[in-house]
Amino acid sequence: MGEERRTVRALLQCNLNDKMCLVQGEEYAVVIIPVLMVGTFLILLAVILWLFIKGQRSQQQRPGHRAIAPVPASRGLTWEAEGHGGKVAMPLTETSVESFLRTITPSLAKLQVPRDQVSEDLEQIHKGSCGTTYRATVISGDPAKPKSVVVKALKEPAGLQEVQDFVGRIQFYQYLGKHQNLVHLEGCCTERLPVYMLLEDVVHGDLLSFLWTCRRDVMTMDGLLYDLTEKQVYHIGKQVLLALEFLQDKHLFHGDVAARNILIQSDLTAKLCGLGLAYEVHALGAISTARAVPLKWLAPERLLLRPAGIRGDIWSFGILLYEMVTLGAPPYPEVPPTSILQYLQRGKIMTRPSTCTHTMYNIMKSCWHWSEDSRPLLGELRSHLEAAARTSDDKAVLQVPELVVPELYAAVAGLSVDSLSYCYSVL
Ligand SMILES: Nc1ncnc2c1ncn2[C@@H]1O[C@H](COP(=O)(O)OP(=O)(O)OP(=O)(O)O)[C@@H](O)[C@H]1O
Repeated sequence: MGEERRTVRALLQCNLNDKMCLVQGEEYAVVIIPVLMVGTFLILLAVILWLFIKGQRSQQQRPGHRAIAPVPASRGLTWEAEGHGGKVAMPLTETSVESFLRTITPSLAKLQVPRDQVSEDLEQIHKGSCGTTYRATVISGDPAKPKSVVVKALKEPAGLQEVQDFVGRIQFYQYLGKHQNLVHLEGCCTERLPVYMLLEDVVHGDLLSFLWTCRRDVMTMDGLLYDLTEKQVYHIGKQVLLALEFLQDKHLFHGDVAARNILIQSDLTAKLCGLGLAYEVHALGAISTARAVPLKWLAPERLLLRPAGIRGDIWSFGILLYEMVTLGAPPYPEVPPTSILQYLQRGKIMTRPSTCTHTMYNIMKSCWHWSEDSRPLLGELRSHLEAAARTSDDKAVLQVPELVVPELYAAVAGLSVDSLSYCYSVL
């Protein structure tokens, strides 16, 4: 206090004998010092606020070139996404499942399929992270022409958050719209529990099962020829790249590109499925830690828990080519799944399989550059595939004599045997 008085006296240039001046100085001290303190506090507060807002903004803008879907800016009362059918809104303030479904169902009116049109005869084809997948028929209009669909049913009992998440997945399909190489949404039943998502039925199932069946003496089944040539590997690969380009145009990535997540039709049209991870990135801005993706398909940046993007899909695409050309062998057969990061850190990649041409192996290797920026862009990769397809063999059928034992495959590949959809009866 003595120091402050001296400062005020000096400011007012008081003579030590001038009592009036000294009293006036003390009055100044009482006013000036708190004002100075409040002023300093306000300036500090403004600086802290500015730094906080700047940090928030840069977090929302990061990191465009990695194709990470931005976190939706508005996370208040509604979650909005520009869909093909306009905006869809997810009320987040509902407190019960029933009232949430009552509020959300009108916005999905165009997609609603009356529950009584879905047959009760459900054939289970997969048990996934959020529910079970069945094959069923929908009878609408002409009863003589029932339509086969795949029904994903949310597992029960389901809490509000699980229901919101499941409906979010339906809205995500709606937002994506149609693409010939992406499995598409046929409809939904959301007016009450259990909630259903209806997808187009790609009857021949997943590519991994197809590849395993190609190892056997099966010629054709339901119009699908169980033979694969090098040219067809490029044909399937190109379609997967088209689906990934479609996702990339929407600032998304797939995150789990693998033969088990590709569905195949009798004319070898390939459709990417397993969009759960793409949905999470879209809705949450990140991949949830609860989701386990088999390590052997992941790019190094994913194994190191760094931000993921479309270049990670390109790495996995290289593994997919390996899967196709080996007719569904597990990647890195000699490496335990948990040692894959150390293996890659030593600069190692998979060697050329005996059934793989040098041209195809060079394409695989281009996908397996440690540095993301050294991997080709989707469009470049597609051009490489198209060029390779022009001179590829379309006569010699790929052959691998050993049959697959699913339990062994699951252990070597590092995934649970329950996650495989292979129908054991055809083994
Ligand atoms: N539309 C479909 N037509 C035919 N089979 C399908 C279809 N959708 C899924 N399947 C089968 O179910 C399996 C699992 O599908 P999918 O990966 O979509 O389910 P999921 O595990 O619930 O995935 P996610 O949680 O990532 O959405 C596929 O490998 C395939 O065998």
